[in-house]
Amino acid sequence: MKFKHKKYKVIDYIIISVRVVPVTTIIMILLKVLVATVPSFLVLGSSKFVDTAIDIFKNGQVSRIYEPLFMLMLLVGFSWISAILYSLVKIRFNLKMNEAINTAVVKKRSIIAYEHIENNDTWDLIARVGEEPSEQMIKGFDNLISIFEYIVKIASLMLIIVSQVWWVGIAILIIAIPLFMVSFKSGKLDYDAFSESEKYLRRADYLRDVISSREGVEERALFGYADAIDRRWFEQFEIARKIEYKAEKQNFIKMKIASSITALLSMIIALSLLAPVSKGQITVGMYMSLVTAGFNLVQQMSWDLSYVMQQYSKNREFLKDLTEFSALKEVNGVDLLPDISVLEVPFETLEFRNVHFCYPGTDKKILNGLSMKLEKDKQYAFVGENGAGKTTITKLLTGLYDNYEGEILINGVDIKTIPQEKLKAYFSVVYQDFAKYYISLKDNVLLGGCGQTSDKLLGDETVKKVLGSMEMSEDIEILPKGIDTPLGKILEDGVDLSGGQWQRVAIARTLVSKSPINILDEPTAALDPISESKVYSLFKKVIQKKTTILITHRLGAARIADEILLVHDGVIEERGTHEELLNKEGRYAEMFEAQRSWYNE
Ligand SMILES: Nc1ncnc2c1ncn2[C@@H]1O[C@H](COP(=O)(O)OP(=O)(O)OP(=O)(O)O)[C@@H](O)[C@H]1O
Repeated sequence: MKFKHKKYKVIDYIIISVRVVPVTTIIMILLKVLVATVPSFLVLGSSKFVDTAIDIFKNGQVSRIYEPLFMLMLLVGFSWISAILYSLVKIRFNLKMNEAINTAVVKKRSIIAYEHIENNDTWDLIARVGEEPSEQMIKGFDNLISIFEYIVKIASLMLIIVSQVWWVGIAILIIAIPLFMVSFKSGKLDYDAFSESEKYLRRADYLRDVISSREGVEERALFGYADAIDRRWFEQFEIARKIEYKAEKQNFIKMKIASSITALLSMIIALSLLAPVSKGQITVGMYMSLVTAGFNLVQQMSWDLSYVMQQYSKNREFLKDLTEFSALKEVNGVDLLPDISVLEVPFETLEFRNVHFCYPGTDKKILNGLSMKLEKDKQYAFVGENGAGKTTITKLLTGLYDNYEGEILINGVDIKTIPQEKLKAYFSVVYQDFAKYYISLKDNVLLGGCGQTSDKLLGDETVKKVLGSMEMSEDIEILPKGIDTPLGKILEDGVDLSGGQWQRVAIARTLVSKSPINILDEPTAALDPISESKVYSLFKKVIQKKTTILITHRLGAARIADEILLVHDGVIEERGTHEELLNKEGRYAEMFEAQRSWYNE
């Protein structure tokens, strides 16, 4: 199943359910409708039973009670069996819905354009929808068919009441209308409060992770910031709690007032019905049944129905989110494995032609007419001040953003015309905040070759070879299970690596990839300059036949590149070998001198 880009309406809870589990959904709806008519039959049945009993009292012939008694038992039995049947069918329904809806949401999340991931508002929306999508969908469905059930129940009971004493029916209707409105409004307020508090709860969750995560354990101990973060966590949590409490309190007061009025009025109706009984307009049995039915109606309208109506407003708000979520821009092929068939034509050149770029929703030009051409098998270092746009260049050329002006060409072909799965076959990337996967060392490395390397090549030998080329052979030897050792402390027998080792593993991932262009965006930031240069030299030796884009602030490390490109004010301001740029005595030379002076003093 796939979420269509459309405006979702409440009826879609049923349409989607019918699409996912057609027979089960129809059985559930039929059962609900049938069970909903039982109370009306019970009114008629119990009225007949009471009247027959009174008559037997006066005139004898006890056997006359069997028929109404049998009818009552039949009705009760039917409700009972239907409820069991419904619960059984519901289990299958829930399982199927969980599978279909969660998969559809995960699928959509995986192909959402990167700009939405980096945008706070859309990320909030994605998080909200992604939280418990199938539960929301099931709740919406349950609620909607509960509303049908109540409508059938109330309409049939109302029919009986109106047919006996018409004005009682009208009075009940008049009471119900304002109550409906209160319920609707409360539901909407509830959802708004939930959305608002969710923002604070997300921040609180993040702070909780800071206090409890393994990553921060050393700094936590050293800086002793746990108390301060704890206070902040409490502040965020308190704001969220107060928002929810306020909404709950308001709703509670409104609902209580509304239902007290209703209860009072229903008592008055019960008293008013005494007159038609005394005049012989309705039988005693009918009076008792009507009073019971009236109380039932009030109960359902003041509690049950108002509750489902309140939920209904919440369900509608979820559908608004779902509508926005389904409208989020998708990138076709982004969830597919890299298609290496594109590499049958060997990579030759990568070119930026007069590229201008602002991040969506901003007007600050990050790239301002940037042009450059990179060639195969060469190593390029990109340097420049913080925020100069180095990482942005890599985001554009890997297709994460396509709202730029100008052209980016691979082998002379505009990358906007290259399908995502083919485009990503060109690149292998290690970012500054590269991922640490708490799986085996071997799998950590092999993730870099998904879909790109044949099974035969993805053996233990390949893993050992690439780790060896990153000078990690000795590290492997001391691991209890060699390359099969699980990494990270969260797994049983897991072994944690040092920062530098993790970085080497991340770089090794790129080595099993067949992609002709490697992008290393400051992946060695945690290493000292000497180790960093060493890792890069090793890397350079291993990837002779690949083009490398290395982003670094360490100009010492940049020296290993064939060419250095200095990014400034959204353009390539200087370009050349280390020596050429030093001789130029421009910005690069100035930056290099500034860094060198630190080491010389
Ligand atoms: N998603 C985004 N939305 C808006 N602005 C962004 C976004 N990502 C980055 N920027 C801005 O774009 C500019 C360039 O960022 P970029 O990360 O490319 O710089 P950089 O040269 O790699 O910096 P550094 O050396 O600090 O890593 C910065 O001003 C940054 O704040």
